[in-house]
Order: sequence, then C-alpha cells, then structure tokens
Amino acid sequence: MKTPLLDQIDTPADLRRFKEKDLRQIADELRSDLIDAVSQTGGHLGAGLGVVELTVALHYVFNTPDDRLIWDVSHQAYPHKILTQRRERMRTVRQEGGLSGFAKRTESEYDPFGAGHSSTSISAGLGMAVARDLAGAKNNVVSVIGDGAMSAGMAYEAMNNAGALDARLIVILNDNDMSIAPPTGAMSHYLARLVSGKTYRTLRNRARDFTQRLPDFFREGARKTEEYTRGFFTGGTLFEELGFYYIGPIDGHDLDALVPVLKNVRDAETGPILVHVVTKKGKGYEPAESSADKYHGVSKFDVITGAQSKSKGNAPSYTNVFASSLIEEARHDDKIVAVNAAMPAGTGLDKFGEAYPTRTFDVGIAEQHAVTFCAGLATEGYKPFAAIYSTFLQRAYDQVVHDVAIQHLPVRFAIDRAGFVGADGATHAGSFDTAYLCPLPGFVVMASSDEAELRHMVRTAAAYDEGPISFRYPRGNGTGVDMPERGEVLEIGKGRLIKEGSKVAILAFGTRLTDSLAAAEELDGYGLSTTVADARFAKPLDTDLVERLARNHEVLITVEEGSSGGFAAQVLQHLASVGLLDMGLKIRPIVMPDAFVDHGVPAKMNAEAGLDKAGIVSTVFRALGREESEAARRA
Ligand SMILES: Cc1ncc(C[n+]2csc(CCOP(=O)(O)OP(=O)(O)O)c2C)c(N)n1
Ligand SMILES: CC(=O)[C@@H](O)[C@H](O)COP(=O)(O)O
Ligand SMILES: [Mg+2]
Repeated sequence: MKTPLLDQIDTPADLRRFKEKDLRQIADELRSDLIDAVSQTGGHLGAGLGVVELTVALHYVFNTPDDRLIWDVSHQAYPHKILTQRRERMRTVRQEGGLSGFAKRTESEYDPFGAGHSSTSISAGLGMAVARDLAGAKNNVVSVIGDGAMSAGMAYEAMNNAGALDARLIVILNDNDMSIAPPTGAMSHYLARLVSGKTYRTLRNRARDFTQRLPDFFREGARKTEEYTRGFFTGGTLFEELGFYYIGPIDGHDLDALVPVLKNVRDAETGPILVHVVTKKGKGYEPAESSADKYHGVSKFDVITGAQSKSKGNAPSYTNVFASSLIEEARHDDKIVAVNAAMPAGTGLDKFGEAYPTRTFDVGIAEQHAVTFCAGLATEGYKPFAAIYSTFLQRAYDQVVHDVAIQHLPVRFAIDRAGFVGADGATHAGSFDTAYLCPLPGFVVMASSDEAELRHMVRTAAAYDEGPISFRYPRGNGTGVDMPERGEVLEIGKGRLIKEGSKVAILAFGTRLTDSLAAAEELDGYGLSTTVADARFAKPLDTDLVERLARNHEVLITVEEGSSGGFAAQVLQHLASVGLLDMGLKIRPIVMPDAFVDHGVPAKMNAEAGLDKAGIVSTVFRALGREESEAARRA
C-alpha cells in the first residue's frame, strides 16, 4: 500500500501545505491506511470511513489545534488521529498501553474534549466558544455530531442555549442515515426529508457554483446568508428556529464542495452555524458500505474478503442468554415489553424484536427518555424491561430516581456490560451501577454469577411487581453451565451457599464467583478451609447469610466487578450496624480500583484489580498476616 502524500503528513500543518487539488489523493491514502490499521486491531471502522473527506477538509481549513475540533462520541476520530501525530501508533489502538479508540485529552493537544458517550459535543463546544469570547480570543470551535447522536436531548439543550447566546460556534451534522443500527425516530425522518428533497440532488450538480458564490453572501452579513440558505435549500427550519444558520445538505465526500463551504463558514462573522453534511457510513470499503451495522465496530478482519475473525466461545454470550430468556418470559406474559436506546444488537433486543415486533421499542440515543418511557408503561400495568448498558444508564440516573424509584414503579433494568468491557476503556466500563442503585429505597439489585443465574433473574424480574428491580451481567460469554429451558423465580433477598468451609469465607456478587471458587480450591490446598457464597442480591441483602459468614469465619472477603460503594458497602454497613465488625472479623472488600482504567483486556484488568483467583488468594493471605508465605508461594 503506497501512501506517498500521507507519508509527508505528521501534523495538520503539514496537510495545510498541500494544494487543494492534492486533497483527493490524501483522502484516498488516508482511507486505505485506516482500513489497514483497523483490520489489524479491530475497532470502530464504518463511522471513520464515512468522515475521511470531512476530516481532511476540516484540518485543511481550520487551524487545529488552536481551532477546537470536537468529535461527538469520537468513535469516528480514527482518521483524525492519523492526521494528528498518531499515525505511527494506530496499530496499537484499543490495545493495552496503546491509543484509545476515542478522543482523549491526555492523548493529544488535537483532542480538546474526550468522549465515548454521545451527544456531548455541542455543549462542550459552546462552553469553549463562550470561554473564547470571554477571553477575547478569536479561534474557531467546531463540533462534529452524527445523525444518531442528534437524537439525544443534550444536543437540543445545547442548541437551545447556543441560539440564545448567539455564540460563534460551528456544528457539523454528519448525516449518514445510520446510528449503530438504522436510526429511529421523527428527527431521523426529518433529516431524511431534507436530504431526499430535489434540492439536494440539484445542489450536488451545482456545488462548485454554490461555493464560488458563498463568500459574498457571508460578507454581506447575516441577512443575506439566511436568504441564501433559505433560497437555495428547502428545510433546515428546525435548526433556524433554534437560532442557527443552516447550510446544506452538502455531499460530505465531495472535497470540492466541502473545502470552500468550510472556508466560508470559518470566515463568517455570525452566530451559531449548522452545516448539514451527508455521508455514507463505511464509505470506500464495500463490505462496510453494504453492511454498515456489522462494520460499525469490528474485530480484526481480512481486508480482501472483509471476513471478521470472530472467536467462537464455548458458551453463549450473556447478551444472548438475556434475549432468549426474555423471549421465553414474553411468551408466558403478554404484558412484557422491551426498550433499548439505540442498541438493539448490543442488548440482544434485535432478537426480541424479531419475536415480538410490536412489544419492542428502540427509542434512539435517549437513555433518559427510555427510563421515563418505561416508567409510563409501568403505570399502565405493562412490564417494561429497560435493556441499557451500565455505562449509558448513568445518563438516566435522575429518571431512575425520580420517575421510577420514588414512584415505586416496577421497571425492570437489564444492565448489560457490567464490569470491565476491555477495548472501549474507561468511558464504557460498567463500574458504578451497583453503587448508584443500592442507595435507592425499595430497589432490588441483583447480579448474575453465570448464565443460568441470568435466566433465573430474568424470570424473577418478570415475576416481581412490587417496584424497580435490576440485574447486571457482563460483556462476553458465560461459563458454559447447563441452563434450564426457563429460569426459576428466586426468593428476593436470598443468596446461595455454594461450598462450605470453616476459616475463610468468600462472598461473591456477580461473575467473579468463578474466580472465587477457584481461589477457594487453592486456599483449601493450603489448609485454609474456605466457604464460597453467591450473594445474588446486593439489595435487599441476605443478612442471615452475611451474618452467618461473619460469625463463623476468621476472614470474610467480598468480591465484585464494580466500584467502591457497591455490594461491599452494603455488607460492611450491615455488619457495622449489627456490631459484627467489633468482634475481630478480618473483612476485606475487593472492588474495582479507584481509578478510570484505560482500555485493555478484561481478564488482565480484573487481575490488576485483584479480582481474579490470585488476587483473592493474596488478599486472604494478607488478611491472615501471611504475606511472606504468599511471596514464597508465588516464587
Ligand atoms: C449515551 C450513549 N448511548 C449509546 C451509545 C452507543 N453508541 C455509540 S455510537 C452510536 C451511534 C451513533 O450514531 P451517529 O451519531 O449517527 O454516528 P455514526 O456512527 O453514524 O457516525 C451509539 C448508539 C453511546 N456512545 N452513548
Ligand atoms: C462507540 C460506542 O459506544 C459503541 O459502539 C460501543 O463501542 C459498543 O460496545 P459493544 O461492542 O460492547 O457493544
Ligand atoms: Mg450516523
């Protein structure tokens, strides 16, 4: 693969030394370099391919990093990384110690704002624009946001504020008519109408003519600009009503159109501007173009065939077990409905949707709405399952508290991606759900230790009508245990004893149970007779079980793949309240570290957190004051 022009670019300043006529070739080279890099690492591909020309044009026209360029979600920022001094390290992306898969402030001065969650770019950009104005500076601020990300309320909150402030902020709406899955919602239909109109087709033919004329209009001021944009294009009125100058739709792969338009936008002395750019997700790589959802995020793949190297586990994924269990429950109960926020495949609800299309709702990237929508459904006697990743549910915390918990509504929360997620790193880690749900009065909080337990918990949640209930499960495959056709209804607030010993007790919450059992076996081998229990519930806590473990053992270890303040905090609070911490019990909570852990491999992340077999054994040895024997054992 020859990339003679790209080879001369280390920074955007190098790019800006080229003639405009070279940009096409640079974009082509950038695209092949991107495909080659991601084929070796895996990662987000389709979105980056779609913004290759836009990335080149933006860095060519704007004076980054002084001009601030903010990528929404930032999964599409790989071409930006290649042009901003990170090309050499692209083949380390999402690997331990390598580049992040997202924009990250600590990684580069060209990343003025980090992301991973969607729809933050306009708010952040507006903050930067206002800060610039307060400081009397003159740089530009550009936020690039996708059509999927445009479905979230935050984007409108920001535009509402930007319009009122009349701040000089440039928003590029990158409309590829795709979220991860095909987009849903009225806004998506509205954008489609703007794009499919006759105006867009004629504009493509007149792009050069248009861009030659644009500077005059901007120089003549805002009134003329508005006249121009309204005169040449239909639509855009929603953005105009919010106080933005709307420009577009523009073919985002046509550099001859993009560059002059962006130059004019850069030089315009106006308030907020929205440039509506139309692109194709996966552009320039046939497998990604024809299957944009499957190439949104990829594992390593063969560039020629496009075949992704999916490692087949021996056990089903937790996501699939959740989906099949819910499908089974829905067969028995027609009040069960399922809601996801733009993650149908990620949550397994695509399968539920095939079985029950009218009982499945993809609300777009709108977790807050998803939760309150479920609350509404619950008030009418439906049994909503909100299937949301742990990390994305954070965004809907007030809705969980105010709309669900306070009203004691039986919304079922299926919390996927709980624990370390690996390659997506800190922005996507499912660390905090247990800690943020346990303090809520009346909430039932469960964690499945394996896929059979997950099946039981889906059934339990379906049967539980008293109030809100949640169950968490991790990314990836189960343990391979036998699963019943249908789960059992678990007794609320009761854990299970798995193995009985006498000196050490390990109380696991969630899938760390497997390592707890392995640790127990090793400890037994050292003459430390070890009990293992699966807590199942962090709330209500099985206080009988916890007290028994505390009274009958010298050491009690709690283990969970979650942050501090979660399950361990519940156990400690209970034991402290009943005086069982006054008796010399050696209790040691093992939780995720108090740090935002970068991308890597989940097994290693757990090992570093002391959440694996070796970590549990070491913790027991340390609790018993046997560090030296432990060191010798390890040697
Ligand atoms: C708050 C939040 N919810 C869900 C996601 C998962 N997610 C990542 S990218 C994406 C689709 C974004 O679509 P769009 O903004 O159109 O970008 P595209 O991939 O099409 O370029 C989704 C749903 C997220 N990152 N953040
Ligand atoms: C960028 C983003 O938020 C999603 O694409 C996310 O990376 C998906 O994660 P999973 O692969 O765990 O579904
Ligand atoms: Mg999109």
